[in-house]
Order: sequence, then structure tokens, then C-alpha cells
Amino acid sequence: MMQMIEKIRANQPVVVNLANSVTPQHVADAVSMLGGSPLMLEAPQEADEFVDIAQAVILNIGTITQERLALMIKVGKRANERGIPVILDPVAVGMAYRSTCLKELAAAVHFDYIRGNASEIGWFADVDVAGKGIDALDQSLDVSIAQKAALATGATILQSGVQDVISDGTKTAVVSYDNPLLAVNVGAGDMLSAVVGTFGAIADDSVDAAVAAAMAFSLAGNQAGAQAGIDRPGTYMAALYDALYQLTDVDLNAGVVAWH
Ligand SMILES: Nc1ncnc2c1ncn2[C@@H]1O[C@H](COP(=O)(O)OP(=O)(O)OP(=O)(O)O)[C@@H](O)[C@H]1O
Ligand SMILES: Cc1ncsc1CCO
Ligand SMILES: [Mg+2]
Repeated sequence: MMQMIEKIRANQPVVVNLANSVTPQHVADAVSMLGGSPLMLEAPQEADEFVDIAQAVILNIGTITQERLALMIKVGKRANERGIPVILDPVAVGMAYRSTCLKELAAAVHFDYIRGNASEIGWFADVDVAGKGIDALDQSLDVSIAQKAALATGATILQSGVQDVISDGTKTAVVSYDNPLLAVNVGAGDMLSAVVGTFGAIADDSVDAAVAAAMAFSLAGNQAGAQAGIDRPGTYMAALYDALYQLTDVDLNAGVVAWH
């Protein structure tokens, strides 16, 4: 079986994050705990230099502005040219201004992966899934949304929720471990998107990478739940970092993936 975590820890891939302004520390730590090397970017003057040493870039539209959009286009184009994976986190894309921004971004940049909740992934599939701001309100399992989104965008989709759905439009998998405290902690989704980038940086196959990312985060989420209990979301977050740091390929390869 694949030794992806070992490969991450041996290579320490540089994962460049255009994070939102709410959760950059969570995102940087998630990459670091797994064994990657996070790098945050603000100045357009540094964009080319950063992308040229990166193995993956994450574009998170959570607190997008006109300046941020321009930076995302610059970084995304350079990453496409270099052939390194671009991961999009389409935070609350159903809202008007950011949907306009995303259309402009998508016209300039190819996304290799899109990681979002069901409501956000529904936007790409032209399927209405209830949501409010950063949250999805519908947690029923429908793998066809991720499949449609993958076919519409050419990206590998990771739709997170009670169950995580991974699809490139042809191959589709479901990972069903999770802990409700992940949904309470703001930024768990942003962390997961950065985890996709960390696996994508070292993987040969995008579906394998997205499945591994979902599995790694879910298993760490479960382990953190066992450690912290059900009513300590703050303690849970610290335990989640510990669990990501302690996770091994043996754990990862023992996880159950349902292929559809
Ligand atoms: N109700 C739930 N029960 C268990 N796990 C969940 C639940 N909702 C989400 N998760 C898990 O939480 C993590 C974050 O996914 P979520 O779908 O909440 O992303 P998000 O909405 O983008 O979050 P955020 O905006 O806070 O970053 C994923 O690992 C997901 O599987
Ligand atoms: C709360 C919040 N608002 C915009 S981005 C963000 C973090 C979750 O993605
Ligand atoms: Mg989110």
C-alpha cells in the first residue's frame, strides 16, 4: 500500500497558502503537523518566487478582496504553468460578490482540486444544497453532486461533511469517519483543504491524494474525539493537532474507503 505520510515527512513539501484572514494559523499548523512546510503569501512581489519553490498552492476565498483575487490569479497561473497542484477552497461561494470573483479566477486558473462543504460543491454542480454563510445545512449523502462538480470543473472534488465524498467524475469514494466537534471548530474545512494540498504535493494520483487527505483528517478527528470527549471543543482542537502529528501510514491504510 502507499506510504504517503512517510513521503510527506521525508520530502517536507512547501505548501503555499493564500489563506483567509480568519484561520491562517490553523491552516499552517495542519500542514506542519502532517510534516509539510507551510508558507503564507501576502505580497504580490513574492508570488513568483514562492510558487517556484512550492509543491502545491491553496487558494482560499474566505475573505476575498479585489487585491486578493489579483494575487490568486497570479499565483494560480504560475502554479498551472509549473504543473503543481492548485487547491481551491470556495468558502461561501453562493454569496454574490465572491461568486463573481470566483468566475474570474476560474477563467484564468485551472483547479486540480476543489474542497468544500455540500452547499459550496453544489454551486459548481448547479445543484441547490441549503447553506448559510460558511456552513452547509444539508448533511444527506448524495454522491452525484461531487461527480457533477468534477465533470463541470475538471477538478478532483472533496466534498466534506458527516460523510466525505471524493470524485473525479469517474472514480467516486466515500469516507465516513468524523466527529461533530470538527463542525463546531471554525476553520476545520480550511485545514482540510490545506491537508489536500499536502497530500497532493507528493501524490501521483489526485483521487488517491484526496481520499488520503479525507481519511487522515477524519482519523485524526476521531482520535481527537477519543482524547477530548464530547463537550470540549477547545481541548479537541489541541488534540486534533496532536493526532495529525502522530498519524502513521499504518493508521491511514487501515481506514475504510467505500467506492461507489
Ligand atoms: N456534522 C458533522 N459531523 C461530523 N463531522 C463533520 C460534520 N460536518 C463537517 N464535518 C467534518 O468537519 C471537517 C470540516 O468540514 P466542513 O464541511 O465543516 O467544512 P467547512 O464548512 O468548509 O468548514 P469551515 O468553514 O469551518 O472551515 C471535515 O473533516 C468534515 O468531514
Ligand atoms: C468565519 C469565516 N468567515 C469567512 S472565512 C471564515 C473561516 C471559515 O472558513
Ligand atoms: Mg469552509
